[in-house]
Amino acid sequence: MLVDGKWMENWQPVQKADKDGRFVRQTSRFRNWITPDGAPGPTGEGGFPAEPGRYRLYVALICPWASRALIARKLKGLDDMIPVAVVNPTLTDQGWRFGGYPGADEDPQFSARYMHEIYTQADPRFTGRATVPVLWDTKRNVMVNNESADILRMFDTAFEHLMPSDLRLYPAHLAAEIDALNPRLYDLLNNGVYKAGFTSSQPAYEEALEGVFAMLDELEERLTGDYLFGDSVTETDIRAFVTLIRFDAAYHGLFKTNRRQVKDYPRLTDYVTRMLDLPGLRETVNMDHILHGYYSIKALNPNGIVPKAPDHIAELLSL
Ligand SMILES: N[C@@H](CCC(=O)N[C@@H](CS)C(=O)NCC(=O)O)C(=O)O
Repeated sequence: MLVDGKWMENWQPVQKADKDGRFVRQTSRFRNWITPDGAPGPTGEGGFPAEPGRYRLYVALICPWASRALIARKLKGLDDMIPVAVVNPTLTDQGWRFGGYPGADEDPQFSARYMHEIYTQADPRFTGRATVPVLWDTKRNVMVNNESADILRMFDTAFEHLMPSDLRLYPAHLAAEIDALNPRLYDLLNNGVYKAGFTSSQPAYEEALEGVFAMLDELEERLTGDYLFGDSVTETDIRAFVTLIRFDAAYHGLFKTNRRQVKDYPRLTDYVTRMLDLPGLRETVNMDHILHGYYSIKALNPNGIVPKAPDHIAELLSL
């Protein structure tokens, strides 16, 4: 991680934990919003009006949080509005790096080698982890936002006047229900798998495992319609999908969330296929990056052997 703008080595095994050994994810620092006219959003400062090509999205295709943003960009038809730079899926001693792997880009703007250089461009004294996704303003050369929950939401509305879309990922009539489910989904499932995977405490692992499967059971129960809130896809579906698509191939083995697989849940299995069939969504899923990325986490897999995708995932994704 960066401390006062300097990269500290040997960061990989050092995951922040609470006093009972539970994995704690860092909170995001850059919280400005792109808006139609550059007015300030719910947090941060204004000055970031929607403009075609102005903002770049830095992502890792292994990363579920970055994938949320990528999927929203796809479903809202923003490909031509928002260019993307993909980092190498293999975590290095200096965090995410550019290039050097099929499907990984060089940094188009600063020729940076590592993602942490983008953070020190934004703040030469930045302290924290150099996470993805990052939304970068190529005009002012500042970081707009590094929180995927915000990015998902701003992509839903900020570019509407430039690229109209019928899809509402956060419709007003569902806002309260979405806001109620999102934090539980995050805590128990999206981040729950990481809590199971990164803890060094047996009780914390078992607690996380309970949560993961309680939420999978709940989602299975809930999915009587096509999507979590009925017949139209929302941001919560995106949040659920990014974990479900990684579950059987990565989390089940590496993070030891191995009581059941998504394929053991009939409705969740159909739901994942339905999500994959949304226009463009399949293009955001790169199972090679996912497998290489997760299994390159040395603290969890010291020998770096990368498993093959399970047969049902290979079939699902036509690998
Ligand atoms: N709150 C952030 C979390 C992003 C995050 O944790 N990204 C991970 C990859 S999945 C990362 O970049 N980790 C690098 C690190 O921890 O050093 C968001 O949702 O945008």
